[in-house]
Amino acid sequence: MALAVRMRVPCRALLCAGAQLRGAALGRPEWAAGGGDGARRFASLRVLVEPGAEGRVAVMKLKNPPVNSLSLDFLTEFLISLEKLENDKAFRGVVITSDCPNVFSAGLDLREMYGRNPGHYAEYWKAVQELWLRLYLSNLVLVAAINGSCPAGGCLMALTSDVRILSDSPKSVIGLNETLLGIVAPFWFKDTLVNTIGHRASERALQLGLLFPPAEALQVGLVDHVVPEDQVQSMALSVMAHWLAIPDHARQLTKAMMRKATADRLIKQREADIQNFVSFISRDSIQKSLQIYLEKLKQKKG
Ligand SMILES: CCCCCCCCCCC/C=C/C(=O)SCCNC(=O)CCNC(=O)[C@H](O)C(C)(C)COP(=O)(O)OP(=O)(O)OC[C@H]1O[C@@H](n2cnc3c(N)ncnc32)[C@H](O)[C@@H]1OP(=O)(O)O
Repeated sequence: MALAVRMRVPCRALLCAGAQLRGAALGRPEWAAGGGDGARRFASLRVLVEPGAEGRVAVMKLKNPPVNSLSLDFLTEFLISLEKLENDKAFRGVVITSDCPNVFSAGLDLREMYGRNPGHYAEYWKAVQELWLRLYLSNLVLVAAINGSCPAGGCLMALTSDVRILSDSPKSVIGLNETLLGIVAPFWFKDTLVNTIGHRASERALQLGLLFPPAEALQVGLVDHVVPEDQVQSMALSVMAHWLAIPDHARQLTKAMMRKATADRLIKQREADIQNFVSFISRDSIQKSLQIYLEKLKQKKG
């Protein structure tokens, strides 16, 4: 318990308070409770939270169409939902999945990193850091049910989970592809990957910006299971049951023991990391790369 308190992420309350203010300022309702068990089922515009069959598990569905890009609004809503679940002792595990067909998450929202001002970049990056810290250090069992494409920030999000299940579909590629955009994965993205697949495989994957198809993702250890698309959710719940068979306190302390040093590296230099991001992303050459990449994405359609 003492460890759990020590590990609380600084500024979380401030970020969430800010998010609520921003939501209120936009004049939309923050939360809509629904169903007979309204206290446990809640939704924001972009994140749907449903209790799983047994009640101890919640299913968080990302619904920021078309591609679940991690916009600032999405991140703030996601963080509020996660905090609600962390604070509700009834929940011990969360399955994170996508409500958008064929895409788990397209990663960071490129529109938040292109053509904005330094203040916006700083606010956005703080929210991205917060997402990673809150997920990586979560006391809950997190299972990522990856039912579609999962590049860059989407992959980072999945990597924070305790287990990853990937759908066996040609669209379900996963990896940190930042270099393909002409940008660089920050050290804490890299650390999370190294902790999962090891140093050599990470070096290759990061430099080449590899997006692994299912069989290769399984082979390199980026995901733990590959199953047909219609079995992703049931597999996630079955794996969850296995993890929930372990006493929480022992599992949580073990998870903290494995992850705390990695998280502390960022916690100790959060502000410097924000400044690095702002100056990197503001460079003309980086803005140009992002512009070209965004144009390529648009041209893909035509
Ligand atoms: C010195 C060191 C200092 C380090 C400092 C830090 C440096 C910065 C680090 C930043 C780390 C970045 C992490 C990221 O996550 S960047 C985002 C990477 N994401 C991608 O590359 C994915 C791009 N998207 C796709 O490949 C496809 O969209 C996808 C396969 C996901 C889905 O394909 P589909 O065909 O279904 O959909 P479309 O491509 O037609 O897309 C639909 C619309 O959505 C827009 N879109 C797609 N992805 C994004 C995105 N990530 N952000 C914003 N918008 C996105 C796309 O343009 C389409 O829009 P329109 O309908 O308007 O055309």
